[in-house]
Amino acid sequence: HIPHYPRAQEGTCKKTTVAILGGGVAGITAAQALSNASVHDFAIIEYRDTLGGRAWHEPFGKNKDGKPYIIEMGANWVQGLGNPGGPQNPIWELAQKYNLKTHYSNYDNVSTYNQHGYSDYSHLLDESAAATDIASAKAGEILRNNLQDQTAQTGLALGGWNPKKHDMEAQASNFSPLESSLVFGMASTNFTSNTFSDHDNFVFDQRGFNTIFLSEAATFLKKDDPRVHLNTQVVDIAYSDEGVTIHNKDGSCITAAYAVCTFSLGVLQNNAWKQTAIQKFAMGTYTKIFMQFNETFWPENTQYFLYADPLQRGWYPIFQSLSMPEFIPESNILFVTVTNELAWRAERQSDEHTRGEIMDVLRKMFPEKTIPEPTAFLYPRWSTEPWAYGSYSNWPPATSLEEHENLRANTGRLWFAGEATSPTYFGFLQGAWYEGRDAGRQIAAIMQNRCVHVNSTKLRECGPRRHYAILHGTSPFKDYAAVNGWGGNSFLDTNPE
Ligand SMILES: Cc1cc2nc3c(=O)[nH]c(=O)nc-3n(C[C@H](O)[C@H](O)[C@H](O)COP(=O)(O)OP(=O)(O)OC[C@H]3O[C@@H](n4cnc5c(N)ncnc54)[C@H](O)[C@@H]3O)c2cc1C
Repeated sequence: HIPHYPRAQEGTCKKTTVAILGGGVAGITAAQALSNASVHDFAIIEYRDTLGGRAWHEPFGKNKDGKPYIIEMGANWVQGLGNPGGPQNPIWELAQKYNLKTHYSNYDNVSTYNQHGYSDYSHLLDESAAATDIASAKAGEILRNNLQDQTAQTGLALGGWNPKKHDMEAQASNFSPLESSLVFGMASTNFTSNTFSDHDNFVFDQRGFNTIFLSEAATFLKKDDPRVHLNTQVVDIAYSDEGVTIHNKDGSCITAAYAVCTFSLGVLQNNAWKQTAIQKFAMGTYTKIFMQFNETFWPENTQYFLYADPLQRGWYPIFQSLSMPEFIPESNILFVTVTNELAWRAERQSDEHTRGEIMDVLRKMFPEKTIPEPTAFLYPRWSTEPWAYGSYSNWPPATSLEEHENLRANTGRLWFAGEATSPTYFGFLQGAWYEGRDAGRQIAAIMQNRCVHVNSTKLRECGPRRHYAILHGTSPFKDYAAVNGWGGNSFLDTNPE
């Protein structure tokens, strides 16, 4: 399946001990772990012109002095901070270390709208939240007793949330993806909000979110470090039990004793490298569409605006204001988020078409206002970006921990790390952070003939990762252990209330 590119002979390839494929958060923590274990001979190969990966920002619009603002195309929240005395989210620790500008994201500060303007259906948000709690308890029961997984939708329905197809305000009040695994979706939410905390902070730092990752990288990489190869696209990876050879689009190649591939699940699905487990998991898309206006015509002290479209669930459903006093006051920036089908649709459309649809919605939400056209308009096309092919991974129903371990397992000397390989924090920056660190540590330990602690647990592991040749329908409770990357307990809640 691999297109033909000019190829160097293997003998002429550059040699390194560990090749780190991708310089996102996982690539950076893999390199840091190797450095900490005194493995300094590594190469980071990165498609883009910067490190940071999906922590990606762009200049947008302009302020009073004509200078652009910085907006986040990708990761935008530190999700789960850390309770006093409890474990701290490593991303929150970095945010504090580098004084990242963030503010508490108050999901209760929401106003609700439909096609006729303001309409208070906030009680539906409370009802849906109550059903989610019941669904979460059901998910725990399924996991503990090795029962069959269900969809998120089934879990919500069993919790009492079963909106009629024509009740669009109710449809808008729960915007979670319904066709995902109940057990693993709930476990992931619980790991982040129970282990760390149920507070999320929104990031609006004008250096960009990735400043914390670039600053951390600068603690062990030199300026213009020759080990970092930017603007280099990997097109082929050949692996065996002896080593790994990487071919790049520009015709260059690298041979390494070991490699860690941190490419997104979307990139893996678009290549022929390791298809068994990869196709089982799903890549979701989360697209933020940014608009700047010459005035803030929406209520100034509201963070979130929910819109219930009369015809289609998920039609430009959540608007967020950056113009609030606590964020970037007077920026007059508003953004709206679409996901999956509606995101893919918007990403296929021209800017003009999408802008027209959004303006139509805003005019319905605020019928009493004369709404001007935006002065700036920008959105990423995550589903077609060749270095990401989507936003972050998701577990469809009927996936098992064993199958996920196969996604995570090394094939020969090629290891995998990144957001998607974390069974506990997939979809989050902390997932990428832990997984990169773990792969770097494990590879260093194997090279140095020693064992190492698995992620945050006290368990020691020696040698390569487990691979399941025979997949069972569900996984017994005892398998939810560090050996399968399950570092911790999704049932513990450190939140005070
Ligand atoms: C829109 C969006 C919103 C999000 N919101 C949040 C949030 O609010 N909070 C949160 O915690 N997480 C959020 N996430 C998830 C978070 O961004 C990711 O979990 C994390 O950044 C993934 O890091 P990674 O290192 O695993 O992968 P990546 O960041 O994708 O790193 C992989 C690197 O590999 C490079 N690469 C890919 N293909 C090739 C190739 N062929 N050759 C060379 N290099 C290649 C890429 O350029 C990239 O730099 C969001 C993600 C998106 C997209």
